[in-house]
Amino acid sequence: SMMKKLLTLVLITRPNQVLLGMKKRGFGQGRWNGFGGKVEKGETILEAAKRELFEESSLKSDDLKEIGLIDFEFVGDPQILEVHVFTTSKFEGEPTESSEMRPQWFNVKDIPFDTMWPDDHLWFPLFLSGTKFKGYFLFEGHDKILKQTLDKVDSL
Ligand SMILES: Nc1nc(NC2CC2)cc(N2CCOCC2)n1
Repeated sequence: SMMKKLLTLVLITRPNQVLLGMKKRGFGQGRWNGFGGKVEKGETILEAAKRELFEESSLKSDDLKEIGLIDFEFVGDPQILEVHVFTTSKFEGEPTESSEMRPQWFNVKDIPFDTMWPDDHLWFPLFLSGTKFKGYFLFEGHDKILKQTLDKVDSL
């Protein structure tokens, strides 16, 4: 039986650059990623995205826009991860290392895909082109994509 776990992912941009964090522990440890995590009981997905952004990077934004929706499935695991992807270029604060993340700005032409989740190089071009997208990835373990779908959409 399929159970869905709601997660968030926030990509902060400034001209020609994206802010990523090196995950220091837990799920995705050792990989660069946007900021995000679980949606807790009693909060909206947007509130969770803002909270996780602040907890992990010290940045605040009231301008997060949802641009993507990605379902992740893992062979042998009934839990589907439903990741809501947000972005903004309007934020306050200085990126600051947290217990979870070490932030760093990357030029969009030098995104470190080799040390990111394997799905990222597939949907980042859609995110960077400003189109909304829906995706599905079937993983075997944490490194191999067995099946995928990725579509531009008008609305999420
Ligand atoms: N970029 C990215 N790729 C993912 N791939 C799936 C694990 C195979 C998950 C993920 N996040 C899940 C955890 O919460 C933050 C976003 N973020």
